[in-house]
Amino acid sequence: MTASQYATSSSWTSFLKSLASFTGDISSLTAPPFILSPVSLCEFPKYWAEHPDLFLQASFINEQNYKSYFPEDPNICSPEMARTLAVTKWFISILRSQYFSRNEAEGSEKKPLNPFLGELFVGKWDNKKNEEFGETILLAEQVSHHPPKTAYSIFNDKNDVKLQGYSQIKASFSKTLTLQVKQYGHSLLSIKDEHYLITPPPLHVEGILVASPFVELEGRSYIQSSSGILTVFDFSGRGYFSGRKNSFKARIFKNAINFHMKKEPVYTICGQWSGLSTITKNEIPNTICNVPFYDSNRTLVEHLIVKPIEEQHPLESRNAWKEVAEAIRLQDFGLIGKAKSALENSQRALRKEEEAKGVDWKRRWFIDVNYSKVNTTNQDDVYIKLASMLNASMKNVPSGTLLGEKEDKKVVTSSMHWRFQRDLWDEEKEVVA
Ligand SMILES: CCC(=O)OC[C@H](C)CC[C@H]1O[C@H]2C[C@H]3[C@@H]4CC=C5C[C@@H](O)CC[C@]5(C)[C@H]4CC[C@]3(C)[C@H]2[C@@H]1C
Repeated sequence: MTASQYATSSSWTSFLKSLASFTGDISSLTAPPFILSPVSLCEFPKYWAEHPDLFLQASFINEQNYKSYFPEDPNICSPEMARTLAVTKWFISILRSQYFSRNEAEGSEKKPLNPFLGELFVGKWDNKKNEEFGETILLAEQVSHHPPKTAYSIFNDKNDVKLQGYSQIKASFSKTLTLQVKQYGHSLLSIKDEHYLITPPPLHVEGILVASPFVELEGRSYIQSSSGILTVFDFSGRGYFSGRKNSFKARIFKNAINFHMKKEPVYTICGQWSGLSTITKNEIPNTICNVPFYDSNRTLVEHLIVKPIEEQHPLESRNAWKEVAEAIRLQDFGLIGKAKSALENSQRALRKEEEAKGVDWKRRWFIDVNYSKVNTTNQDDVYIKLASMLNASMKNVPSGTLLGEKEDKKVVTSSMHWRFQRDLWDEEKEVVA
């Protein structure tokens, strides 16, 4: 069937009617089979590292070689700036994976499977073709089911590169049935002893009315480096000032104060995160103007290696969901419902058991840190240090909310953030990557 046939099908029109009573809990919606993805949301952290070379590039940049990494600007000021440019290029490269890959792989944005509490997703990039890369491991764990929260850790020991974070969303429908999505949570990237706080942007899903949904980014993302350098991304899509879909402008400031004081950035990168972007040097000496910076059409993604299902632990995503995924691939509505309720019933039984024993589900590799209890002058904590450099709120507010902004002023008191515990993985006996 074509998208327009889907759009006029009875299943889609009744689905659209059900959106009128949407309460914010996406899992409460029974979408028709053609819009369901056989992939769980617990797998989405893989999208952070599908360009293994760019994920690691900043770790190869040092005092001796930094000028060779950006020949576009012979006057590049420091290795810290070169590493920030490498991290910025990596961030642009993963946006296509994060927000467009279902369109490419499955024809449109799809509704991912709603992970159960404790669901795990592990995999690796073995980088066999590049000796100096070594192995990159991905661990993801569904640390909360109500509301859904996915924590993740992606690490490469050989080059001492680590990314950890967690993701949560709050969604609502506009009158035109566009799904507005606010992202919560953040990522912390460590490259040897340099650290970056990364905040994901808000987004909206258009095209639901015509059964051909796609993501468009909006608002801001920040990448605050411990070197002081700050990258600010502004996203826009068709209908915004640029008129082109998937547009962005990234401004790289010497430090957050220059950004807050509306000073000139050192560089500006702009274009499309799903295509070509160019870089201009604003600071004197202006050596480069609209020089090609990155082209996401040109670089193939590299999918991570996931063990065959028969070798997976029962909590691993593709093993736990295999019957549902198969039913979705068969587009068998009855089978999907049967397989889904089997999994949901076993989860409900587990919750009841825990309640009877007065115990809570034990998280495997992550702990929930309460930052309202942590001494906020403790600059040893990377998150506190970077959030205060950026002047960002540390409360459970939409990602990238700065102190004093509207969302920060709302009565939100908690500052709970999920953190990876490497020793819990090192002591892991049952699950292998
Ligand atoms: C809710 C009504 C419904 O089912 O409509 C079906 C439509 C397919 C649209 C809704 C779904 O669209 C999906 C897009 C998903 C986001 C894509 C990428 C990311 C980045 C990642 O790092 C964190 C997760 C996030 C934000 C996904 C969250 C879930 C989204 C919005 C799916 C929607 C249910």
